Order: sequence, then C-alpha cells, then structure tokens
Amino acid sequence: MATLNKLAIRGIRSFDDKQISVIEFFSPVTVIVGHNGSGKTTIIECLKYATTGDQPPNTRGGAFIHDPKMANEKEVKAQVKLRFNTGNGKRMLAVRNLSVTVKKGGALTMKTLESILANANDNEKSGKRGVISTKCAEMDTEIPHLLGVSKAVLENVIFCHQEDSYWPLAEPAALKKKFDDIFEATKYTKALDAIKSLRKDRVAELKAEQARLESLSREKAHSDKLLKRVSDLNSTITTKEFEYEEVKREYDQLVQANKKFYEQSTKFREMYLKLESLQEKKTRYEEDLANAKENLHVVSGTDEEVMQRLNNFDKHIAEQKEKRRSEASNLQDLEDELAGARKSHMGAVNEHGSLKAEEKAQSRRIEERETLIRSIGTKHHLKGYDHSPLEKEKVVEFISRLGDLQRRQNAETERLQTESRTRMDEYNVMARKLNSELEALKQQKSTMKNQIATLRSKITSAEFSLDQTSSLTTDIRTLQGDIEEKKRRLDKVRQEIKDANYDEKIAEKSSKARALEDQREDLNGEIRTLSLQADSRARLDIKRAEMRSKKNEAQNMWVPGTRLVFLTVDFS
Ligand SMILES: Nc1ncnc2c1ncn2[C@@H]1O[C@H](COP(=O)(O)OP(=O)(O)OP(=O)(O)O)[C@@H](O)[C@H]1O
Repeated sequence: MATLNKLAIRGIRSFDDKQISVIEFFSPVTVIVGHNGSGKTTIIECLKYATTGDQPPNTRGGAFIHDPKMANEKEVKAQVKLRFNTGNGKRMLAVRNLSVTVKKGGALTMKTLESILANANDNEKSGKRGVISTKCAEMDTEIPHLLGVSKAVLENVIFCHQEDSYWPLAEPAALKKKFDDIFEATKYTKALDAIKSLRKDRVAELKAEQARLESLSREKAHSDKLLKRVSDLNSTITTKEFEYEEVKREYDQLVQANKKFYEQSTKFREMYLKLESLQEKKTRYEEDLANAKENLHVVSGTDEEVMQRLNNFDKHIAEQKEKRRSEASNLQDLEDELAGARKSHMGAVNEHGSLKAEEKAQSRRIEERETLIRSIGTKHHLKGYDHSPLEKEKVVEFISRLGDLQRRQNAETERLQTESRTRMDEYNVMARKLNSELEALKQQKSTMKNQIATLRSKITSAEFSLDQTSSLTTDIRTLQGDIEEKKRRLDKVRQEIKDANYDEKIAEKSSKARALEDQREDLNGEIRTLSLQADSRARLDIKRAEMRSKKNEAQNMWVPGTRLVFLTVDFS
C-alpha cells in the first residue's frame, strides 16, 4: 500500500517563504489538530497540489502562494515537497515550485517553476538524483499511478477540498460525471467497447479462419485424393514394371530360343548337305563298282606277260585286296557315316519337329506379346502398334517408348510426391498456425465467458436488489390502504357538506353571483357607452376648437366688401 512520509511546505498560504515547515505522517493515522486559520486545510491543499498538480479552487492569480505584501517582498517563491512510498515499496520524492511577483499596479503574477519527480532512495544512497520526470504534465499522471489511485479519487475523495466537499449534492449530470471519473467508468466503457469491437473482429476473423480451414480441409481432401492416386499409380507402375520384367524375360527367353533354333537349323542344314554329299559319294562308288564289274574281261597277251602278270597277280590281287579292303573299310566308314548321318538326320528331323512346335509356341507368344502391346498401347495412348505382325524394330521401339513412359510416370510420380509433401508441409504449418490461433481464440472465449459470468452474477445481484424492491409493493399496499382511509374520510366530509346543504347554499350564492355578474356586465356596457360618449364629446370638443380656429383664420383672411357666411353643424 502506498503511504505518505513527509511534507515540506514553504511559501504557501500562511506558511512563511523564509523557512520550511515539515509535517511527518505516521502509520496508521496522522491527526492534524489546530486553531481556525492555523493552516490545516493548507496542508491538505499542499498534499493535493503535490500529488495532482491542482491548486485549490478560487486561487487563480497566486492566492495559493504566501502573500508578497505580507512578506514585504516583490517576489515570493513557494515550494511543496512530498516524500512518499509507492505500492511496491519504492520511496519517491515529488517537488513542485511556484513563484508570485507583484506587478506595478499591485496585481500578482503567478508562475509555475521547475518540478521534479525522483527516486528518493537513489538520492539518499548515492547522492545522485534518480530523476524520473521534470515535466509537470508527466508528474500529474505519474504520481497518482505510483500511489495506486486515480487522480479523480485523489481530487474528489482523499484530498477533497472543503469548498468542493458538497459535490455529492450536485446536480445529477455533474454527479454522474464525478462518479464516472472516480470509478473510471469511461475507461471500463471504453474497454467494454474495445472488447466488443475486438470480439466482433475476432468473430469475423474466426469466420474467415473457418472458411480458410474449410478450404484447407478441401485442399487436404484433394491432396489425399492425389496421394491415393499417386499410390495407385505407384502400384500400377510396380505392376507394369513387374509385367515389363516378365515380358522382358519372355522376350529374352524367345531371343535365346530363336538363337538356339537358328544354331540348330544351321547345324541341320550342314548335316543335310553332308548327308547329300555322302549319298552322292555312295552312288558314285556303287556306279564305279558296277563299272568295274562290267569292265572285267579276259586278259590277253603272251605267257610271259601273263606269267608276269600272274606273278604280279598275287601282288596285284593283294594290292587289289588291299585296295578292296581299304575300299570296304572306306565303305564301312561311309556306311557308318551314313548311319550316323541318318541318325543325325532323324535327330535333326526330330529337332525340326520340336523346333516347329517351338516356332508355333513362339508365334503364339509373339501373338500374346502383340496383344499385350496393343492393350498397353491402348491404355497408354501409344499409337502405331495395331497392325500384325509387329516388326522387331517396332517391338524394340514400343519397349523404348514404354520405358520412356515409365520414366515420365516415375518423374510425374516423384513430382506429385514432392508436391504432396510440400502441400502436406504447408498444410501442417497452416494447421499448426490455425491451432495456435484457435487456442488464442479459445483463451479469449474463456476470458469472455468469465466476463459474461461476472456480468451474470452482477445481473443476479441486480435481480436480487430488484426483488428487494418488490417489498415496495407492500408499501404501496399500505399506501393504498391509507388512500382508502382518506377516501372514506373524504366521503364522510362530503356527506357532512351535503348534510349542511352547502350545495344549495352554493347554488344560491352562485345564482347571486351570476346576477351580480349580469349586473356587472350591464354596468360595464353602460361604462363602455359612457366612455364612447366621452370619447365622442372629446372629439367634438376638438372639432369645435378646430372650427373656432378656422373661423378666426377666415376672419383674419376676410376682405372688407365681401360677404362671409358661417355654416354651423351641431354634433351633439
Ligand atoms: N495568500 C495568502 N497569504 C498569506 N496568508 C494566507 C493566504 N491565504 C490564506 N492565508 C491565511 O492562511 C490561513 C488559512 O488557513 P487554513 O484555512 O488552512 O486554516 P485551517 O486550519 O484549515 O482553518 P479552519 O479550521 O478555519 O478551516 C488563514 O489564516 C488565512 O488568512
């Protein structure tokens, strides 16, 4: 609680400007006692002046300062110093200085000099002044603030001047203003208005935020949809990748089978050619043998020659045998070769059959591939693969286009994922922001609710007081009873009046009064007639006087020898 410590007065009212008078205030109460005119009011005035900067009423022109004539000076300097403790225990010092000077004509001129509001503790400890303000206006607002009471309370309640102390009996408008000042009602009204406008703003903001939230929710739903689409696309891509892998594997297998088939067909062709050449050889040998058999004939020549030939025959036979053996072995070889060739031919025929089957399977697979290519092409709008058969280059091109499409879809997926991540981040940021704003609004709402609860309790107390006023109805009933009683008494009096024939008497008096009225009317008529006559007579007199004067004028203007005739009119 704020307390006052000391007040030093110099040159105020009856306090001399030559010395400083110090008043110390004690806790819990200080009683100021003194004779009339000893300066008690002046102390309160000084306190009020020190705290609010307001001088007492009717002291314009320096009446608040010690009279220079009394001090026998041309100038008197006044000072009010107040040391006080603030609500939070700080010791403060407020100093206000004034001066009054006597002008030539004897009139007084007052001046407000330097004022200081300082921290008294700083002053004591360090010898320095912890000056807070030297401006009067600032001090006027700062000191009430430090004391923890409003200026209106200081002026009208705590240091209320005895001349102003009748303000509670003032007219309603002035009284209301005072109460408004004391209870700072304007501040609360303003605060209430501010709260209302703030509430309005907040409600509008809330609406806008709700709309934003809705749009964000819509966007979130959209982004969720997109995410779902992305995940669907991802799964489709995965399936397609899997399918692609399958197709590629099948394709590789087909390529491998093709290669094998080609190698086998080459081998078969080689073997077939070899077989043909061997058969040709065999035919040739057989022909040679037949030719040799045909060419066998009787040997001619001499005996010596024959002997020679015989001698050589064995050798020749041996040679021939040898030749035959070698030919037979050759034949055997060739037969073996032929059997081998036949065998390989059979193998080749078998292989040919299996290759044919493989070819069919390959064609079926190629057909399946084409169907797959066509369905994928239709699905992904890849045109130019509707014809059949599809060339190898077309298939390769399709695979490369499918690869491109996959890459594009991957890129699109990544873009969508990035976009969705960004959207999600934005949404999260926005959601966090909205949540914090919502929290703030909830806080405000709870504050408002508290205020509403306070107001409701006030209304309840007002209703209670209203109920109390219902006791007035009892009073009213009592009063009605009184009225009834009075009515009864009135009737009684009326009866008495009736009994006393007041009405007849009144009627008689009234008729008399009416007769007198009539008489008065007649008299008034007479008076009016008489006044009219008097008026006419007065006018006649004027006319007569005019006539006489005209007559005289005419006589004065008359020329002897002429005849003068007067016409006389009687107006009477
Ligand atoms: N400008 C002035 N110069 C010198 N003296 C003044 C001046 N104004 C007022 N006085 C004197 O100061 C005194 C005012 O005293 P004050 O009204 O403070 O006394 P009080 O103790 O409150 O008296 P009361 O008990 O009658 O209210 C009076 O004696 C008055 O003549």
